[in-house]
Amino acid sequence: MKIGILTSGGDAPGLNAVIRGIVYTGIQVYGHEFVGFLNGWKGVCEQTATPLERAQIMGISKQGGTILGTSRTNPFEFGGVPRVREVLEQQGLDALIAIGGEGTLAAAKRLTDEGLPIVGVPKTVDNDLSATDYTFGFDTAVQIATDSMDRLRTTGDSHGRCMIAEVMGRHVGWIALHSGMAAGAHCILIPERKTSLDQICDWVTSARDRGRAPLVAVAEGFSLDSMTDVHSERGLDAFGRPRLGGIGEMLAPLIEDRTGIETRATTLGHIQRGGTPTAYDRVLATRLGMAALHAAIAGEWGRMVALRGTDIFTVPFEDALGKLKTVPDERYDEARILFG
Ligand SMILES: Nc1ncnc2c1ncn2[C@@H]1O[C@H](COP(=O)(O)OP(=O)(O)OP(=O)(O)O)[C@@H](O)[C@H]1O
Ligand SMILES: O=P(O)(O)OC[C@H]1O[C@](O)(CO)[C@@H](O)[C@@H]1O
Ligand SMILES: [Mg+2]
Repeated sequence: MKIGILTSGGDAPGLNAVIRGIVYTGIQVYGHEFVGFLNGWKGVCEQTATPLERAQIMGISKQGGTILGTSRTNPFEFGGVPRVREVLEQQGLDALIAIGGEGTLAAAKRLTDEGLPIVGVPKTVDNDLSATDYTFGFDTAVQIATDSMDRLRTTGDSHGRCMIAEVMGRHVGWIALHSGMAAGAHCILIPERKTSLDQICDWVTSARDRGRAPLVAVAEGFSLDSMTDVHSERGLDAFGRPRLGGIGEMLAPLIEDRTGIETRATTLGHIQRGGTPTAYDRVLATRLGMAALHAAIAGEWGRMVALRGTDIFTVPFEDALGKLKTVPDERYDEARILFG
């Protein structure tokens, strides 16, 4: 077989381990051939492809980013089904493996609905894709956020300040929940639970009264109960969605005014997506890559690989689309016991 690979959407630590898992197994076990398309669907539509052999994938599983590059290009704006079919034929490809988030998989679904041979690998640091327990990149983002919060706590302790750490996650609070719990935050704020400023200040004051420098972990998509929409001051992305970020900076003066505790906010931003993946993410990504290769060999078009417990299965693309995997109430209530 000859198989094409692309990475699309925002990057996530572990993308290179997926590519290595696919190519290594395919060459070593089956003698298959591979090409990588550069910069997501853009590379497919423009037919910028590069051979992927053992030399290209050596030692890459510990590298952050993606050796193939990525973009948010919509294939339906650049020729759609006929163009993708033509490129697959010209490259002599039997299958395409698309590694990406819900947008990438939505595009892949529309293409497979028209008969194109595509399987998917779910990717997002936000961990918000339904149908898979965890996505690779999430563990790394949580580790980076936790390390950062540990650091914020020592400087907060020195100055007796309230420190706010704003983390990614788009419209879900998984990164905030996990890193906040790991770092011992005195309050975790997530999009799934609108909260009042009074409640936040109660937690902050209670931590200070116990002699602690309060740490607030806030997800970028969080809103106060008085807000009608998410905080967005950076315009819209290429797909017309609000760019999130800045809620921590917005909360800092409100908390300081209300509690009298000097407060500083740090937005961690893309640091959470950069650099080397954790061991967990490397292993998960490698296994997902191997499973995607097997799905392609089995002709499981229109399906993506997914983690359930410790096993990997394939599920239809639509299982991952349409509905975000949000933080359940019971998970938040469990963490809430530790606040204040
Ligand atoms: N419903 C759709 N149909 C066809 N193409 C889509 C659809 N949704 C998104 N896309 C295309 O796929 C691209 C990638 O989607 P998106 O930018 O949301 O990244 P993603 O793969 O979801 O990863 P991320 O986790 O970074 O959001 C989009 O820019 C868009 O061009
Ligand atoms: O890389 P960009 O386009 O700035 O997107 C940032 C968004 O992507 C993510 O990192 C992953 O979906 C979100 O957490 C964040 O809101
Ligand atoms: Mg997306």
